[in-house]
Parts: sequence; C-alpha cells; structure tokens
Amino acid sequence: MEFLDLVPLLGARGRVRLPGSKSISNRVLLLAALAEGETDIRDLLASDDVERMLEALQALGVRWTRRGDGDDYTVRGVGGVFPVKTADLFLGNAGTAFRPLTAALALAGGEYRLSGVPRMHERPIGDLVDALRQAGAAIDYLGKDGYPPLAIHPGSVRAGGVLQVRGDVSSQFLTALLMALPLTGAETVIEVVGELISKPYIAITLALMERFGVQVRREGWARFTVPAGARYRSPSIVYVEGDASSASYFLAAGAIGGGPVRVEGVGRDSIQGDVRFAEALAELGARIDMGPNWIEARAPESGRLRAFDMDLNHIPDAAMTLAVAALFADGPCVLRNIASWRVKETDRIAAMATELRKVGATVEEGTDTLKVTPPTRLRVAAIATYDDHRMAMCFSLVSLGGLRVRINDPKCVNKTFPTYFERFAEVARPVPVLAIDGPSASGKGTVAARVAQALGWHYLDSGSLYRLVALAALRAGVALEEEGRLAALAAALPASFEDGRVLLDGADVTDDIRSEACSAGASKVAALPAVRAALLDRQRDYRAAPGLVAEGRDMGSVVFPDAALKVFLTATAEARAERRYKQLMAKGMAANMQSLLKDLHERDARDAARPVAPLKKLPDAVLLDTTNLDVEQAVSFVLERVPVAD
Ligand SMILES: Nc1ncnc2c1ncn2[C@@H]1O[C@H](COP(=O)(O)OP(=O)(O)O)[C@@H](O)[C@H]1O
Ligand SMILES: Nc1ccn([C@H]2C[C@H](O)[C@@H](COP(=O)(O)OP(=O)(O)O)O2)c(=O)n1
Repeated sequence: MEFLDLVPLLGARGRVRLPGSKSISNRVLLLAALAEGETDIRDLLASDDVERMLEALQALGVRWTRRGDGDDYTVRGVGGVFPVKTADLFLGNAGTAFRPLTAALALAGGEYRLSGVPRMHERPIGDLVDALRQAGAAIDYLGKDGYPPLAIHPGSVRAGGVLQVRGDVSSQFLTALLMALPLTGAETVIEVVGELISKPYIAITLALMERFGVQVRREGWARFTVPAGARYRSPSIVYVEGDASSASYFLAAGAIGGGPVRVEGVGRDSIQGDVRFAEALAELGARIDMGPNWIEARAPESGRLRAFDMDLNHIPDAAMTLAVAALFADGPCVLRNIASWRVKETDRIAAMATELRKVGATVEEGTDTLKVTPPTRLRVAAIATYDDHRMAMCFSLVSLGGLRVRINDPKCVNKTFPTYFERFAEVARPVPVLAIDGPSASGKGTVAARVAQALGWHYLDSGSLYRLVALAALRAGVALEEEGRLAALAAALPASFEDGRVLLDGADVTDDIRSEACSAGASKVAALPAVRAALLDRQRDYRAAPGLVAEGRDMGSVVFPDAALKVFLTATAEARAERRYKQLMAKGMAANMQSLLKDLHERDARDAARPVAPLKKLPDAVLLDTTNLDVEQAVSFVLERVPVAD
C-alpha cells in the first residue's frame, strides 16, 4: 500500500491559488459541448473526474482542444446533437460526469452504455432513471436495478409536460435533468419530490445554464420550469472559479494552525455554495476575511476552536472538513443532516467515524449525524482513504496537532486535486528539526544536548536506540546476525528516556548501553536494513513542538530529510579517540588509547561502508570540524545557524 507521511506541524500560514472547481468544470464542459458556437474555457480543473468527462465528450464526437499543457480549453459545441450515436463510456467514479451524461444521452436518440468503477456501480441512480422514463427515455440497468452500469436506447421522448424527481438522495439528479431538458425544445416542468438536499449545487447549475443562455424559472426549491425554445449558446469565454470545497482544507488549516491562510480563486462573488464553509468556520470562532475573489482564515482570538452543533445540509462536501476540525474544538461537536455522505465516493459517515477513532476521538455515528468528541491527546495513525479524495485531504489537518499522520493511497486526491499535498506543504509550518550527524565521539551527543537545552527543544540520541537493540539482543540471547528477530526486537523495544536516563523494560540501562560490547553490537545491528526500518517511525515520532535536535548517522539523510538545518560534525580519529578515552576514565571505566583508536577506525569504516544509510556528509549539510574547538565553540557554531522561525 502506497502511503504518505505528513510531518508534524506547528501551524499553517500563507496563500494558496486554488485549482478550478470540479462542479463548475464538468458542468461547463457539458454545456459548452451542447451549445451552439465555440467556448473558450479558462482554468479548467485538471483531475480524474474532469478527464473522464473530456474523454466521454470526445467519444461522443465533441471536438475540443487544450492549449499547450495548461488549463485552458476550447470546446466546439454540437448545437444540442451529439454526432456519435453509439458509444460505450467509462466514467470512473465521476458522479458529476455520470448523472448529467445519463440525462443528456437519454434524450439524444442513440445507443449508449455508461459504466464506471465498482464504487460507481454502488451509487444509486434510480431516481434519475425514473424521472427520465417519465419523459419516454428507454434505459436499462445492466447490473443491479437502480444502479449503474446503464444501457441507453433511442426511446420515444415526449417533449414537454411535467416530470417528477426525488431530491432527497442526490441533488445531481435534478442537475442532470435541468441541464438536459433544454435539448427537447419544449417547456418542461420539474417537480421535486421530498426535501431537496444540497440546494447550493442546484444554484450552481442554474447560474451556469444562464451563462449559456437558458433561464430556468424557479419556484422555491420545489418546482423548476425549463422554457420552450431554450437553446444553449456559447458565452464565448468562461472562467472556472477556484474549487470552494478544496478551499475548506486551507481555511480550516488557518483556523486550526494560527493562520492567516488565504485562498485565492473563490470569494464573496462565488456561485459555489461551499464558500459558506467560511461562515461555518466563523461560528467556530475562526476569524474570517473575504474579498471578491479571496477568503482568509485565522485562528480564534482564544486560540481554540469552539465546539459546534450544526445542520450542514447546505455544504455536504466541505462539512467533512469540519468533522476533522472537530478534533481541535473545545468540546463535543455534532454534524447534522449529512445523510448524502452515505452515497458518495464511499459511505463517508462510516469512513469518517472509523478514521477519527484511530486518532483518538470518541465518535457516535447516527443515520444522518456524526458526533465527534475530541481526544485529550491525538494519536499517530495510518488513515485509510477509501478511494475518497476528501478523506485524504481532510485528514491532512491532523498533522496540525503536532504529530505525524500517515495517509494511505494518497493519490486518491487526483480525483479533484492532484497537487493537494504540495499545496498543503506550502502553507504548512513543520515542527523544525536540527539534524546532527557524524562519526563516533565527534561530539554529536554533547553538542546536540546543549543546543536542545538552549533552544528548549526535544532531543533524540538515535544511537542509543541501536545500543538498546544490541543490549536487548544480548540479554535475550539473540545472535547479532539474526536480522528478522532483531528487527522484531527493535519494533517492540520497551525503551523510554526520562530525565537523561535510558530505561529498558523499566530498568535504568544508561551506563549498560555504553559498554564496549553494546558499542560493538550497536554498530553491527545498525548495519541491518530491517532493524533500521523498524526504528524509523519511532525516531520520527520524537519530532514534537517546539522543535527537535536529533543526532546520529542518518538524521539528515534518511530520518529527517526535511530538517531545517543539517550539521555534519567530525574531528580527526586521534582527537575522537582521546575524547572517548577521557570520557571512559571519568566514568571510572577501563580504557586503552590504542584499542580505542583501532575500534574507532573499524566502526568508522563499518558505518561508512554499509549499504543502508551509510555515514557520509550530505551536500546540504554544514561541515563542523571540532578537532580544534571546545564544546562552547561547537555549540555556538550550531546555534548561530539555526533558522529563525518566521
Ligand atoms: N568541540 C567539541 N565538541 C563536542 N564535544 C567535545 C568537543 N571537544 C571535546 N569534546 C568532548 O568529547 C566527548 C564527545 O562525546 P559525545 O558527545 O558522546 O560524542 P558522540 O555523540 O559523537 O559519540 C565529550 O566528552 C565532549 O565533552
Ligand atoms: N542514526 C544512527 C545512530 C547510530 N547508528 C549506529 C552507529 C553506531 O555504531 C551505533 C551507536 O551510535 P552512537 O551514536 O551511540 O555511537 P557513538 O557514541 O557515536 O560511538 O549506532 C546508526 O547507524 N545510525
């Protein structure tokens, strides 16, 4: 399973230019395809769902071109009649392509098959098919009744009259009918049965239809009239707004992580309902500023988000972001009226509950509600994403709790936001790490501990973990060549560090791990890839606010490649042997200069020659040769180079 580890964050700050809205992109593509004339579409979203729509339109004979490899497209409209009358369309998991195409093709008079990924075949479409059948469309289910895949036949479409469609499962059914019915040329009334959910998405549909010359009469949210003689006409140029649902992650990041975080591409003038997510955040205490084309979020004055109990029917997608933001609230939070989550990319209520529990929250799942009680302490977890882009994006916010979070199958964000994690990194302020690597007795431990103390940061002596594995192995009678057993020991090492003391199984082993046997053993076990892998996450989890000073051999190269400062600390072998000699004498331990020097040379050679994480200075590390320096000078050298947090 592919995964992405997001590093612990101190907070979030900065600006993000949003990718184009998925809802607008796929609607505009279909309307431009059906219209008379050529449409220039700017800032189209580059994502899987939009790809599926573009492929489908091409298969239907619609000619479109992309300008270079940018986000601007030209679509030559077909004036309401698809040139290709027989086609087999694969639409992935794109509801915004599947539903509207079903309606448009049902009225197109051809033979079409529409299918998608297995999850698409679990997402209901019966209400739309029922409505289209009332108009005389001939549609068969190729699998389970009420679900894709579908076969569409010419049928005998009766133009005009009254159609009924249910509005309480997905608003996309109504959107699909609204966009397709102008193709009949007759006045048609659509009556919505049941309470219409996700109304703002219908508002997007109506606004875009109007841009393309068709004005729908609306009576409340229950009755819509598509006028007679309606024809789509290209508005020549359409700019796709930034995606308001995608904005939610960044705004929440600003509200949780201090901010300000500004998103550009949506604002006060947006036609997308999800901009109202900003109002919801404001109810949690976040400070929100808005311009025509931007929104900015900052943490509440108090620093902590307020608990909430909200009806979120109007912002179903962005509401997921609130479920994760609830982890940072000052009490239990309730999300209401979110039943549509159950028929999205996955059953989002169940998925959200399962994953929030993994990070420590207490969650109560109702049929259309979710109650999230934040934990006193968040837990590191691997988050399953259920092939659902929003699960992946929402859970990135957990890293703002100052802990690592693993996102499984991170590429699922390609559905709507392929560059999400890069953009998130642009506003993220990682917990800083100072990596100090170098050979034995170069002074890493001494310097790192002093620097950590001066900065008030945490300190990791990674060598002691290898020493502990060696000690545990010696005690358990495990040979230092048995890689599998050693890795198992390393993975479950019952070790802890308290006030400068090292504990194994609760017993103080601070001095034991410094013995010659442990030193030699550590160097051997450290050469085993499985042992190194078993200790990797453990080392990374020492990274906590306000910062970490980590010392060893591969801190800068492997464990913390994104360290804010990397120092390679060294000294001549003679100087190091002399220091080690003095250290041992001071502890009352026996030592011999010649054998210490020989041992150092051997260990240097072994640490440098091993194939995994060999000891070497990286190009991005600063060299510090301490042969002729004292401890104070070495510490000052490092402190002077620590980047100041902005
Ligand atoms: N310039 C220096 N920087 C760091 N340590 C020094 C320096 N000069 C002498 N020393 C001494 O050398 C010893 C280095 O040991 P240690 O910090 O345990 O090294 P390492 O962690 O690299 O094995 C300490 O006793 C320290 O006081
Ligand atoms: N990040 C690390 C830290 C230590 N090691 C190895 C290197 C050494 O042989 C052992 C013990 O490391 P430690 O830093 O405690 O050893 P010295 O005090 O420098 O002699 O572990 C490593 O491979 N990677």
